[in-house]
Amino acid sequence: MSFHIEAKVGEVAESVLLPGDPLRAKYIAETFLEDAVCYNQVRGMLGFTGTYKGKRVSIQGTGMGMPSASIYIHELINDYGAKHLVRIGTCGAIQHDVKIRDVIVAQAAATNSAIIRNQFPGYDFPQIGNFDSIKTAFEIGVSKGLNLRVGNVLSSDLFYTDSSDEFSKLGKHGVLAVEMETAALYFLANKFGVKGLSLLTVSDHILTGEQTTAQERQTTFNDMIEVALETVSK
Ligand SMILES: O=P(O)(O)O[C@H]1O[C@H](CO)[C@@H](O)[C@H]1O
Ligand SMILES: O=c1cc[nH]c(=O)[nH]1
Repeated sequence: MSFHIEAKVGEVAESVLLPGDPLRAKYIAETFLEDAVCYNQVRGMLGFTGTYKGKRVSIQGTGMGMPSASIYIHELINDYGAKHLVRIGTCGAIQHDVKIRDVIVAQAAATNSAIIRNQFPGYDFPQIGNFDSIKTAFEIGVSKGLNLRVGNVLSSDLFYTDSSDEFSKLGKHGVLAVEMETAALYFLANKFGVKGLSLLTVSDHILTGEQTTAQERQTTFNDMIEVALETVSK
């Protein structure tokens, strides 16, 4: 076991999907995996391993924000041998042509977090996803007829800000949406030489205030989840 995950070595698959919400991990395990077994309940941050179309896959909740996600990602890679980590999250759109329910393939992530900046003072260090995973996910999404967007996202330390101006300014510079974990995933995946990919469903629009209903979110999440499962199965 590691500090925050009680699984024995070998109980976590090399391919791990990473929702922020541990109950989304449970939903995915129950809905999409065969023979799913829960390997972690520490802090309620549920983790499951099962099979998808014969491929062994784990689903691990990460919590919200980069400090929490970094703990799980670090332990999955270094204590359990994870090799392909795919975030499946929600995000808020910051461009008018990015629509509610769109699925975003995060090519890269900007961040206002100090966790990366503190390690490379004086450098602007882009956090990028694994090209093979991005390409595979994109091709799978297109074959399913999804409205996929590929581009830069912002991983923010804050969900609530005094003004959405700082986010909308980033939108004018090509950033598609805001979420809270992708930069940490890409930083750690590149640091430890494993594959990192982040797929995000647009759950709300920061410029218009539009939001999805719970039912709509469920359906669109399923599209994103299937793209993630099929990407790690290739
Ligand atoms: O839906 P998840 O994966 O949790 O992702 C987004 O939702 C949370 C905020 O509501 C943050 O974790 C953000 O990144
Ligand atoms: O971090 C997030 C996630 C979803 N929607 C947002 O506006 N922000």
